[in-house]
Amino acid sequence: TSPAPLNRTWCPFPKAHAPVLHLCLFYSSDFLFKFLVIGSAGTGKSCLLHQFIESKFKQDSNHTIGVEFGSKVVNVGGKTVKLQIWDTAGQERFRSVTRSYYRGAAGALLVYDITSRETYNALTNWLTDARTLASPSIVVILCGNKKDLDADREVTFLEASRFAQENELMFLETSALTGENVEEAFLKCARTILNKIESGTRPELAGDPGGHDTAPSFPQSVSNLSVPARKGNRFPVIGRVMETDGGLGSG
Ligand SMILES: Nc1nc2c(ncn2[C@@H]2O[C@H](COP(=O)(O)OP(=O)(O)OP(=O)(O)O)[C@@H](O)[C@H]2O)c(=O)[nH]1
Repeated sequence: TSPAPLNRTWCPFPKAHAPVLHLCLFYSSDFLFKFLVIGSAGTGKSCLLHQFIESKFKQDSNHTIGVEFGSKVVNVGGKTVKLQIWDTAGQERFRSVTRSYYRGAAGALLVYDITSRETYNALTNWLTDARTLASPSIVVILCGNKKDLDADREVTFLEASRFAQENELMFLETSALTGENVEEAFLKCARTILNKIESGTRPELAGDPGGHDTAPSFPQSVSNLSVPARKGNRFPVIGRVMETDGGLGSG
């Protein structure tokens, strides 16, 4: 079933002030990174995003239809970074739709379920898609989710960390249920992207204006960004982004 559009906003300030404060936060952001959350159906992608944005577990999570969107402003090494996060459906029937959202992503959470070997076995395909469709230099963190279900584990920490090493991925085991390592996963990925941009080793991560996404109400020029938000070089249609910014919605 299609989830109803969610009207949830991450904001540390009173609700009435949220639009203005979000605008201020956006304007004060040093960077804007597009992130993907990818992996097989049922691995907990939506719950991870929800836990990251709302700091609580999403009860009664349904299969994602197409993609859902969330955003959050974080502090990374003293820099303000706005993360635009696209949570993609893991079901095969949505693969062609979700693939159209990959382009221009700077980072990705590649999620499997530690209690399901099947989801682990599918990782190579998801990774190939990310590196082919987003960017060969996309920064990927492997997340072995449902860490709280250790008794039902089918994939060991060691074998997943070897896979991560062989494929040049960062790796964490997470639990969207308890929140363990969830924020760390997003921040670790953002920190690595920032380091690469600042050290000049991956300058291409610092902007891919040619990317696109097909989400309604997200203008092409601002939607797939790992772009430094420079003063005097603002994106032309910030207002439209802000209307849907800071919360979760379907696309
Ligand atoms: N125990 C436990 N259950 C989890 C965790 N994360 C998600 N779940 C459960 O796993 C199921 C699937 O979670 P979703 O977040 O909807 O999975 P998804 O990867 O977004 O699925 P698709 O949208 O179909 O791709 C739900 O029943 C969640 O309650 C976790 O960390 N621990």
